Amino acid sequence: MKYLVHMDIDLPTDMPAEEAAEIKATEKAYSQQLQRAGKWPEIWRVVGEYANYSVFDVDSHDELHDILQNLPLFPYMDITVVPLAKHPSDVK
Ligand SMILES: O=C(O)CC1=CCC(=O)O1
Repeated sequence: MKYLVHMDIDLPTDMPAEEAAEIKATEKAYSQQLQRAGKWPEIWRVVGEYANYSVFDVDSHDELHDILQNLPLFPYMDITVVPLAKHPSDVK
């Protein structure tokens, strides 16, 4: 099951720089582990924003929910999820 996910990140302005750097590094490692496992096949930066569009390929709504809830940046994100179905014109 594929999902298009928009993550909009808003870190508190008073968060110490070291704490922010540590959360971002943990987020990167978590994301790259899921990318290598094939669960997170696409991640794109939104130009000019601290936001991304990602594609997830998971087995269930619950699996996606668990992945998103465990993002280190989850407490600082607004997340929008769009479930994707195969387009009838897709030639693949
Ligand atoms: O910087 C972002 O868009 C947030 C994020 C999600 C996975 C990752 O590595 O960073």
